[in-house]
Amino acid sequence: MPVLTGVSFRLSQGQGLVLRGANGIGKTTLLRTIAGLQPQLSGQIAGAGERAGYASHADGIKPALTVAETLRFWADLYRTELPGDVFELFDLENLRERPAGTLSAGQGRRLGLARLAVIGREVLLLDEPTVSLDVFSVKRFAGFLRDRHLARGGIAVIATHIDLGLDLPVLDLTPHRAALEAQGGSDEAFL
Ligand SMILES: Nc1ncnc2c1ncn2[C@@H]1O[C@H](COP(=O)(O)OP(=O)(O)OP(=O)(O)O)[C@@H](O)[C@H]1O
Repeated sequence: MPVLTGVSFRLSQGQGLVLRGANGIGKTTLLRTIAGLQPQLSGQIAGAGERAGYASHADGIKPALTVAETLRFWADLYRTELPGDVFELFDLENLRERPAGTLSAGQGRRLGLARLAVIGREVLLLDEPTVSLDVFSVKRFAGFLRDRHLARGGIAVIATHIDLGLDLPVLDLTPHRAALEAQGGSDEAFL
């Protein structure tokens, strides 16, 4: 069943794009499709694949591992070097030895987002990355995106309802909505 139709964009190195649209319009679906996690019904997606890192609503954290162990685990998994300043970048210095399962929602989200600095992927696909973050942490994460990712030639597609203050172009998906209701589908998923 089509969710979105006629979506087309191209991003060069150093460029970001914000996806906007009402709940259920298909932002997650589009990001997951670009990431290769589900197939598109038609059309073409080029340049993501192995270059892409996808961050979903979930942080994918193992509760028993400490914050430091979690970051080391991701660095080993992706065969990258752990950036020396990753704890500072995501305000995790005082939480290094804390089991991830004991973190608050916002702390856990900061740890989940720190994965993006570890995996070394050029194309970041971010689904509501600032959920649970306080104002200070949102600014810090926006700084990471601007100074550490986009400024170094990275690409980012970000589904977000809030203003990250990055002055990125916005793609409103509203005109691309497929007529789900007309096909007997619903426009909200409760999974
Ligand atoms: N597993 C599923 N089975 C059936 N329909 C689904 C499934 N997942 C999503 N959908 C439907 O696909 C459409 C797009 O969902 P999607 O999660 O991509 O929207 P979204 O724009 O990310 O929403 P939100 O802003 O609420 O996160 C919705 O109508 C949703 O109900």
